[in-house]
Amino acid sequence: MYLGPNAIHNLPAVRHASFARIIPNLAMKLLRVPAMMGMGMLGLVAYIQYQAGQGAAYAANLFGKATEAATGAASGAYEGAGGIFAQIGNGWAKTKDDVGGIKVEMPQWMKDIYEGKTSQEDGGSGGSGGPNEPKQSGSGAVGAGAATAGAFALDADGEEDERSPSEAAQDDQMMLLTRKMIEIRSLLQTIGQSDTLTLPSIVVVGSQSSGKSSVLEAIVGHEFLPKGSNMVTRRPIELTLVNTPRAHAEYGEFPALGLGKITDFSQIQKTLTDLNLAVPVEDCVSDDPIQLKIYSPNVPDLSLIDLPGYIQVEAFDQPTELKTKIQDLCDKYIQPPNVILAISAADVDLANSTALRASRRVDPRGERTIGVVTKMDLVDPVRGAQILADRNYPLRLGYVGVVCKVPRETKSLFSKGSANITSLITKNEASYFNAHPEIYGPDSTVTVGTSNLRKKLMHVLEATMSASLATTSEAIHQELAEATYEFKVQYNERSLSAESYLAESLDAFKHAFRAFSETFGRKEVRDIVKQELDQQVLNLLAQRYWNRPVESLRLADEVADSVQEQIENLPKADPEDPLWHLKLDASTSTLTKLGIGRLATSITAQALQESVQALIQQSTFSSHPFAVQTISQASSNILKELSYDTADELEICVKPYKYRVEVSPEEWRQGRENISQVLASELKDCECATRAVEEQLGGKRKAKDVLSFIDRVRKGEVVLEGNTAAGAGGFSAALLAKGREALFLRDRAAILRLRLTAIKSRQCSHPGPSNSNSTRYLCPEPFLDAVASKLTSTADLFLDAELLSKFYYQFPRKLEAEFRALDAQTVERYAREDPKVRRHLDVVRRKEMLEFVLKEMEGLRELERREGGRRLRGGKAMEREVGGKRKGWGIF
Ligand SMILES: Nc1nc2c(ncn2[C@@H]2O[C@H](COP(=O)(O)OP(=O)(O)OP(=O)(O)O)[C@@H](O)[C@H]2O)c(=O)[nH]1
Repeated sequence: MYLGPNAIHNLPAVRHASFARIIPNLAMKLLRVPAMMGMGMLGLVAYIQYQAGQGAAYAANLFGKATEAATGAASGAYEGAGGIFAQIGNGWAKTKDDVGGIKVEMPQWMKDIYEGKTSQEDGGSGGSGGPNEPKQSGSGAVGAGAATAGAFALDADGEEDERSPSEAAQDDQMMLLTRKMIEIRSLLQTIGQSDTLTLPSIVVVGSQSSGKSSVLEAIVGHEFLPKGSNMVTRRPIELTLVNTPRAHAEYGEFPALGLGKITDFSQIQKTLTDLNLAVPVEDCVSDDPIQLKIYSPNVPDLSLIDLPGYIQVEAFDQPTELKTKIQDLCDKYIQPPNVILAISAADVDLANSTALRASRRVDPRGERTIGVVTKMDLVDPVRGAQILADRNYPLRLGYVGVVCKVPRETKSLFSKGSANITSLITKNEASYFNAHPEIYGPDSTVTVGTSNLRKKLMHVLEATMSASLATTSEAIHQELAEATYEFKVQYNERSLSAESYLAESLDAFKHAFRAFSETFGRKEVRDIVKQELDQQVLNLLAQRYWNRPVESLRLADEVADSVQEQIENLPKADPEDPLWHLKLDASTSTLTKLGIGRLATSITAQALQESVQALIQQSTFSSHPFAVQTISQASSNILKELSYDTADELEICVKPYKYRVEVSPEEWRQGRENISQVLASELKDCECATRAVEEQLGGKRKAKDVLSFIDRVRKGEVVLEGNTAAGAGGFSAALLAKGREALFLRDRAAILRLRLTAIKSRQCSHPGPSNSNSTRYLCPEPFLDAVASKLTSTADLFLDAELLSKFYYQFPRKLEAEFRALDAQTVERYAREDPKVRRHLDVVRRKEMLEFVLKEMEGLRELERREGGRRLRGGKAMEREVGGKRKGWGIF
């Protein structure tokens, strides 16, 4: 239904009340305009005359006796309205008396106003009209009508606000400064939580179920906050609203979680719920804030902090210290310069409002608190207006009454999680306030409506942030000086970024790798392959020639002796004996067919991998698990890839040796020399091991006893009966086992000495006739060593060409590609793994960030100085509009 201001006046009850209402309303309007408070009585009278003509002269007369005016109003035909006006009138009378010389404690902001020190916001938003605006068109009543209508989304004409949420939000974007300052606030947050290094935010406090979430959701236009009876808000939620005028999409982001854009608000709600419920019940609440940014064309630029609701008493299943913990947490946030949004429900006596009590403790003069009274629909309108006009705790930023509940029946029309509910709430609110025009109608002095609240929040935040600019700049200057000093003294002004650190580390590593590649070539491959084959030769000799077994205590002595005899008699053996032919041919064949390709390739690849590992440990990468993993993986992948083909091809190359091997005298000489060294070193190891076992047996003497017992058993001098698992001959099973080990080593050493003597003898000095190489049967060691050398020469040549050179080419390139492909976040994470680098980066970043923020702030302050004037003019223009068509409410 259309309800213009005239229509309201035509209602019978209102008609009777109209004259009585005009006068106190005018008086109140004048008093509500802070800018006007500084003018003298003459000015006031002139203004009243200007505003209301003849009638206003009468009003001015009455204004001198405000109590009378109020009483007159109270006796008006419309009782409810009169009651309110009487109350308001009384409130004013007291204030005026104060000004008139009676000493009354008055908040500083009020004193300032009386002394004519109007704050910047007073000029722009101080109600409709003022002494500076003598030529303002339209009557005060119309202005007031516009203000009240605007409060519940009606035009001055009484038409419903048909602006879309985004248009409304854009209209609300009068203060670009706020946006900039919120950006700076976020930047400062990234520098670190310092009390001085922050710009103010709006902190939402209230008892449980007072309607905090509903208010925030009405501002955002979406249900997104955790709901439930189980104390679901356990952590502060730092909510940054970002107006995106040209975008359609509305979405949220949790910057610290990296979940990306979340367009489904029910998903945001779920994430918030999960994050909150992750706080253990025994901790009750946590002061670790959750940061959430909401981008939408329908939200104003705001920075808000939602806190856990105050509780009166702990429930039986809640920890006893919960109440205090919540209070402490809220106290931490409601400190200056933050603005307090104290939420109280209309159906609870304001005197009992925990939010207002808390705010009064930290803001006794009511200078930075906005009182929000929710659930206005639950109280009688007269009572509602009385609550909003509360004078027990006067607030400079005033009280706003709201109805934020989304009607159940319309709510279901909106699909949960995506649809915007702003207009739903606004319409519901408008229909409620419209239904009580006599209280919330054009002439009302109280401020109501969510859209009004949004606007107020923007203005207040901007003003508070502007006021903090100077002190925050000062703090930043100081922090910057400290950061610059630290940068100079500790880091010698060496700049560093995560990217440059990675690039430097990679360069250094590649450099070290190049140096390594020059030291690890064919010769080194030859050494490691030959060493491996030496071991293989020793094993073959042990298996086929030196195999005197001592495993069993009961071994038939004849067998042992025949083996011993054979090897002892080898130098005198017949080179044509098929036994020795068979032994040597089998040994040679085992050596050439043991898979040289795979063996040589894998031990070379393994050596390369180990070298890379060593290089990593010597590099700056060593303290970065991620880099260690990446580099190791890269090298192992390349080596694996190259090894497949190399091993097969090398196997083909050594194929000829599998059929026939001829050894030249020079090769024989080298083989003889080398195997002598190998045997000598093996003998040394053997003697060393024997000593160690003797020690374990309890010294030489004890060892001798054990060994002689085993010898006697072997020779049959002692016959063992039954199970010897528990020991025999007075020796434990463990001692006997050790004794067998010592015996094996003793026998092996004896054979090694024997063979060394044989190899060094003249008999083994020459390979024999070139067509038969017959010496080889009597001296298999030099021959097998010569074969191993031939295999090694082929392998090192091939591995150098196929494995080493390809690896040296591919590996650095692969690293370059891998590290270049990393995204900025990973590079950052990587660099910060090293505590030293992290500290250096922090200092550099802090310094750069502070410099940037400072520059931005200087720009802002300049803009703010210019804007200040413009806004003043803009404010006046707005007021003129109010007198005409658009709404313009008394924000402060
Ligand atoms: N009638 C009416 N009910 C409201 C209004 N605002 C909120 N409510 C209801 O009041 C109850 C509590 O509202 P919330 O917004 O969840 O209150 P809260 O302070 O966030 O609650 P906690 O998160 O538990 O601390 C809900 O059932 C809302 O629907 C209102 O303006 N009018």
